[in-house]
Amino acid sequence: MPLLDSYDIIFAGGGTVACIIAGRLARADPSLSILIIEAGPHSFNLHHHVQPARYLYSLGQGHTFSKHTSVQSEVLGGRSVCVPSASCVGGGSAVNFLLYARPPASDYDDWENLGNIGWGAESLIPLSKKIENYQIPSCRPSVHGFTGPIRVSHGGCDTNIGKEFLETAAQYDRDRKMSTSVDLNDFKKINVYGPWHKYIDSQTGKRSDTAHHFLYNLHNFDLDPESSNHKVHVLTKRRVVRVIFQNKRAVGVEYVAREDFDNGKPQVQPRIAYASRLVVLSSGAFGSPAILERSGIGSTLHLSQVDVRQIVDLPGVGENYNDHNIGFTPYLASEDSDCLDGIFSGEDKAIEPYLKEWEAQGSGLLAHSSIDAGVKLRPTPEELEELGPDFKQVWDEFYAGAPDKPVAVLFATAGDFMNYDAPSASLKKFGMACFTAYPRAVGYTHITSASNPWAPLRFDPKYLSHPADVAVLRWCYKRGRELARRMSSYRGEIAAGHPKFCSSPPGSDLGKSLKAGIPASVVSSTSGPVAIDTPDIVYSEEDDKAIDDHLRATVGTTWHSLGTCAMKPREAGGGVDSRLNVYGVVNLKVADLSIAPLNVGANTNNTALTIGEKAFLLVAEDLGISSDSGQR
Ligand SMILES: Cc1cc2nc3c(=O)[nH]c(=O)nc-3n(C[C@H](O)[C@H](O)[C@H](O)COP(=O)(O)OP(=O)(O)OC[C@H]3O[C@@H](n4cnc5c(N)ncnc54)[C@H](O)[C@@H]3O)c2cc1C
Repeated sequence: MPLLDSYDIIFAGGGTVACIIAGRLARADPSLSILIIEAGPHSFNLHHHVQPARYLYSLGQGHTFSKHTSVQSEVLGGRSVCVPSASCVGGGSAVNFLLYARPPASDYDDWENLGNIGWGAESLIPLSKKIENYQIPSCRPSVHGFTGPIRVSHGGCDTNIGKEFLETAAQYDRDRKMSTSVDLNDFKKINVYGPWHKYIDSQTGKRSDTAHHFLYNLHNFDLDPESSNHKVHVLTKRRVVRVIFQNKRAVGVEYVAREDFDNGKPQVQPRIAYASRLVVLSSGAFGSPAILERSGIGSTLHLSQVDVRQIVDLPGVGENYNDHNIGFTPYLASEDSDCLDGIFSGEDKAIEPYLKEWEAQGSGLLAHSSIDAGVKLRPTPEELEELGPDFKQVWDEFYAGAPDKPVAVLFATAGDFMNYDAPSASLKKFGMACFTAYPRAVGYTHITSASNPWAPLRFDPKYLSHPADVAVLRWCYKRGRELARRMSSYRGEIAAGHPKFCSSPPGSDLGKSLKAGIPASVVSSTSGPVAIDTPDIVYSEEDDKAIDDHLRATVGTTWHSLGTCAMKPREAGGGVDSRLNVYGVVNLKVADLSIAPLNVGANTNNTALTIGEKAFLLVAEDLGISSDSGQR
C-alpha cells in the first residue's frame, strides 16, 4: 500500500511512546491505516542503536539528536546549557543510556490527585508490568512482568567498578543497607545500595527499544513507505509544522523536509496528510508544545510574539518544563578496571575486542551501559541538618510526607562520561553521577518561528535557580567523593572535574582550623584508596562555595525533559485532559512525556513506556477497538 494522502490516524513524532501506541493499534485492528511522521532517521538494526555501549559516542556525534540551547542563565554564571533530545524512530528508547528505573508509586498517585482519574499507581503499575519482560532471576513477580516486549536484564557483565561501589557502600555507609539481590525498582525502595538493571536483552545483548519491539517487528512492515505492504507507514526526516483544523476539529497535519527550507524559509509548499479519525502529537517535551504553538494553541503572549493566530488560549503550553539536574565527577581508576572509555570513544579498534563476544553470546562490555549499581538517597536526620535551611523547607513541604520519594539518585559509572583527560595513559577512569530527583526549579520552552520547525526554541530549564537544588547536588558531590576514594580501583581525582578548593593540606593554618580533619583539596594521584574508616573530608564555608561554583559551571541535563503539555485542569495550566485530549479542540491528543503533570523521581524512560501503554488503551477505547487484541 503506497503512501496515501489520508489515514485513519497520524502520529506527529515516532519516538518512544508513538511506537508503542502505533504498534499495539496495528495489531489490535490491522485494517487501521496509520502514518507516523518522524523528524529523525530509522534506527532499524543499526549498530549505534542496537549495541548498547555505543550510546555515548552517538550522543557526541549528534546525528540522532536535536540540540536545544537554553537562554543564558544568570545563576549559571551567564552560561547556556545544551539539552539534546532524541531524533530517530524509537526516540529516546533507541538512544538513551539504557538505565531501567521506575519512579516511586506516590508519584503516579500525585498525578491522579490532580484530577487525573485512572493515572494513579494502582492503574499504572499493571501497565508498567505489562510492557516488560523482566529477565532478572529471583525477583518479586508481583511487581514485574515477564511476557511483555521490552527486555530488562543486568546486561552483558558485571564490572568491578560496580561491585566495588556496592562493597564500599556496605562497609562505609552504616546508615543505609546494601544488598546484591535487592530490587531497587519495586516502586518504593529507597536508601538501599544495589544492582541497577538495563534495557538490554540478556539473550542477544541488544538494546531493547520500542521501535524494534513494537514497530519494526510488525508483519510485512517495510522501511520504505512507498513499497510497503503494511498499513503502518513511517515517513522519516520530516517535521510536522502544525495541525490542520476544520472548525477546531483536527483533520490532518502539515509537514516539511529539512531540504524544503533554505535560510529559515520554505522553498516548496509544505505537504499535508489528512487523518480521518485522530491526530496524536508524540514529539516529546520539546516537539509537542512547539507543534501546538505553531498550530495556534498556546498563550496569547507567546503566540503574538511570533505572529501566530491564536485558536485556543492555553497558557500552560510550553510551561512546566522539568528535568533532573546532574553532576558527573571523574576519578582515576586502576589499570585492571572494567571501564567503557574505549568504547565511548567510538573508535573501531577500541570496540573490536568486545565485538566477537557480543555477536556470539550477546555479552561483555559492549552489552553494557557502564552503570551496574546505585542508590536512591533520602537523608538521615544528621544529613538533613547538613543539607541546610534552604532544603529543610522543601523537605517539610514535599518529602516528609512521602517516604518513598528519593531526594537524589547516585550511581557509579565504569567510565568517565565527561571525557576528562587522564594524566597518564595507563590509568583508566570511573565516575560518580548524581541527579536531583525532584528539582524545585521549573522552566519553559517556546517557539521562535511560526513556520520553521527547525528554528531554535526559546528555552530555559532553570537549572539551580532554586537554592535547595544546589544544596542537594552539593551533598551528593560529597557523598560520592567519600565512596569513590574508598573503592579499591581508586587512583586519585581528575582536578579539572572537581571544585577549585581553597583548603590547604593538613599542617597549614587552615588545615589546623579544620580540627585536624581531612581538608577538601583535590588528590590528583595516589597509589590506592584510603582506608574505610578514614575520617570524612571536612569542608569549610569556602569549600562549600567552591562546590557551588563548580556545580553552577558544570551542571547539565539528565535528558529527562517532561511536563510541557501537562495533564491537569485547564485553569491550572493544563494542556491536555486525563484522556490526553488537547483542551479547546477535538480529535487531537498528546501522548508522550510532555503530558506528565509533575516530575518523577527516576530516569524517565519507564514512565514514557507506561504512558505509551495507557495512551494505547485510551485511543483504542475512543476508536471502539478492543484493546485485548493489541496484546502479544
Ligand atoms: C541521551 C539520553 C539518555 C537518556 N537516558 C535514559 C536512561 O538511561 N534511562 C531512562 O529511563 N531514560 C533515559 N532517557 C530519557 C528517556 O529516554 C525519555 O524520557 C523518553 O524516551 C521520552 O519519550 P517520548 O516519547 O516522550 O519522546 P521521544 O522518545 O524523544 O520521542 C519524540 C520523537 O518526536 C520526534 N519529533 C520531535 N519534533 C517533531 C516534529 N515536529 N515532527 C516530527 N517528529 C518530531 C523526535 O525526533 C523524537 O523521535 C534518556 C534520554 C536521552 C535523550
